[in-house]
Amino acid sequence: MATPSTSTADSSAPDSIASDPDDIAGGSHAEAVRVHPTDLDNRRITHVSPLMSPALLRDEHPVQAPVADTVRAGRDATVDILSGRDDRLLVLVGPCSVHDPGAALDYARRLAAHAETLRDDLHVVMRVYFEKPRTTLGWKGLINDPDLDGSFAVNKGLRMARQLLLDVSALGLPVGCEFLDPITPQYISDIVTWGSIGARTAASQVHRQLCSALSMPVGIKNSTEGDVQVAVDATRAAAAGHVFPGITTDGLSALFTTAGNPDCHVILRGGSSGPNHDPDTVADTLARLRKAELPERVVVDASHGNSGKDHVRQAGLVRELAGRIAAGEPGITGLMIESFLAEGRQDLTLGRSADLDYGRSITDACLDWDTTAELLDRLAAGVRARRG
Ligand SMILES: O=C[C@H](O)[C@H](O)COP(=O)(O)O
Ligand SMILES: C=C(OP(=O)(O)O)C(=O)O
Repeated sequence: MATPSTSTADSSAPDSIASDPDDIAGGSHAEAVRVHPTDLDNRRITHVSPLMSPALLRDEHPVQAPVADTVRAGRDATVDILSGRDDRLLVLVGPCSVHDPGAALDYARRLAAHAETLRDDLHVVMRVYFEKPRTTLGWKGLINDPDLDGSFAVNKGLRMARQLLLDVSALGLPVGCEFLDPITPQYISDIVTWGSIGARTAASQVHRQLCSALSMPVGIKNSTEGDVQVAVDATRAAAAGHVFPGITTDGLSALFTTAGNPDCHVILRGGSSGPNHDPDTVADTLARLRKAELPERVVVDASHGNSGKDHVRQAGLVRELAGRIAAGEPGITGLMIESFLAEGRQDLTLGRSADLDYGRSITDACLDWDTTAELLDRLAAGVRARRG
């Protein structure tokens, strides 16, 4: 006879029965133990396919010394700017999304050369965004669908993403990525100098925990409605340590205990309530940060809700901010600009990527290269004037 379970749980539950070998061998519950109902889960999963492990991808695409130097120096400079030890301006600039790695690398070469000429005044980090959070539906980025045709070749997308991060960093140009999927960072985060949490995930505990583990500074956006407090709260949560489940680089589930990330900061991106780049909102955000006992610093996003996704307005805003920086407005440590080779945007028809214009965004509208170079010059002049 089986010894009665000391558990307070229902003794007819399968796991309390399975803990007694006698019961399993000959007891009346033996049939219940062998039951593996197939109709209770996976009911809406239509296909499961293999995903390579992060360790395999890292082994295939290793970080060489010059890339490691770029990442280390890029992170250190970003932290120094955020803390005020470095008086340059952090500039996060590049395409809204990468859909053509060749065009992204072409852009990166121009940006790397121009950034080098402005290095005394600007710390330029290229936006190399592979994961797009959609308001409803749409192409979700190069990792999810690298062939732009709905074939979702994710292993290929991960390879292309990691290779591009290596190629851009090898130019001496540090890269910034948005982290959307909580598993993806294990595949690429060692090459990322600056990370972002987007407006649609700033309130997510999963993403705040993720930030607490990440090795680089992370900018966290206000919500799409324009709520800044959610980004302040996220910055505070990410600065603390957490314990949460994740996957190791070998692809195994594990519990992670984190130390917290002191280098997170708020990004003002505007929202459905209107833009929020004005001096009053910047000052109000600094006051919220002070109240939360967080460093008083913000990055202003010139695109998204601050420009109504209009690249022409984005250029006007960058010019205005260059003037405000020159005048010594406190707290603005960085700027985000969406920019690509060609201006504006174009619609993608899945499976028709051959029809796309070269170097033009397929997500949000971007400034073209020439305008970008002119705006970077203006920002550098603003920083010099602020020093003077
Ligand atoms: O930055 C990119 C987009 O603003 C974001 O991914 C949302 O895009 P959507 O509203 O077109 O889906
Ligand atoms: C998706 C982005 O921004 P947001 O989260 O502000 O919409 C982005 O910067 O690409």
